[in-house]
Amino acid sequence: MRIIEAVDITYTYPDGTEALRGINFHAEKGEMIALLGPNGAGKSTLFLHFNGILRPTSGKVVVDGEEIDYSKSGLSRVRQKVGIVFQNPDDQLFAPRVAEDVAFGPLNMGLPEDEVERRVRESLERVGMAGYEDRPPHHLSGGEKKRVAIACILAMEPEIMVLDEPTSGLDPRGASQILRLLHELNDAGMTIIISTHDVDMTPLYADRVYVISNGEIISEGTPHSVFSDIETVRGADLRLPRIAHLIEILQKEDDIQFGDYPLTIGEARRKLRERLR
Ligand SMILES: Nc1ncnc2c1ncn2[C@@H]1O[C@H](COP(=O)(O)OP(=O)(O)OP(=O)(O)O)[C@@H](O)[C@H]1O
Repeated sequence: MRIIEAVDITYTYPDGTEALRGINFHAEKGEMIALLGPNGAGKSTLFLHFNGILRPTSGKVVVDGEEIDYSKSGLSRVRQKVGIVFQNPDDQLFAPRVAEDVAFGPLNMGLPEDEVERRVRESLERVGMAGYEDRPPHHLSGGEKKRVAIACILAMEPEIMVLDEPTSGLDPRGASQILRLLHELNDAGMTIIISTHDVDMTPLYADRVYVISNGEIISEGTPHSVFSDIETVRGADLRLPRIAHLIEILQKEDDIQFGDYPLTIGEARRKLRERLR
């Protein structure tokens, strides 16, 4: 079942910039999707359409079978289903204390105080930020702010979580922690959509990948099918995952044949062991 769908959407900013040029995108319930694209491709602009922050110039966005209703109550409904973690946590954190920022969404939903407290506690625990409740968000490091921003959305328990470059600016451990958390949420049934230009990470989590370039979707499919079209990937100013690039060099320059390029260390290990055997 398609839980979210963008149908032929275009978006032109008030200054005339055509940021989206006829995008078709969908996520099935329970999928984990990567939206891969270089800087300025339109990733953030597309995401801002998913919970009605932006309204398409043409086309429509359908969430859970219903076209977004842009009235106040319609937007409040869609925002309970679709939570967006912004690229820059400073756009999301404004309270004097971490706990207040995380409580903001659940309080707005009119939940009782003990339920709000439970959600704040559990969300901060899940992102590894328990103990930071009383800290002012503007004193946190970039990585810590990012985790709190994720906790703010988690606390609303959305069906679909949309994250704009969730691992950028995190150290390797912080990035794997966040990916592990996203896998757990996805295993529990949440639909997850992540924008990124990190091609090395993408095959580690994505069931399906969309490549966006210059406001258009130029490729879509499993990580293997998307990265097998090297020209399209490179044409969008992206590259192959490093491990696939190494295998490409071995195949082309050293004539060692592996078949399909492995995209992760695990896949490369299996292929190399088979060959060495
Ligand atoms: N508020 C705005 N007004 C005018 N143009 C904008 C605005 N925000 C973004 N744009 C333009 O729209 C296009 C798409 O930008 P967007 O931020 O969606 O790209 P992105 O893929 O998220 O990039 P990045 O990876 O750098 O975050 C770019 O050309 C950008 O300059």
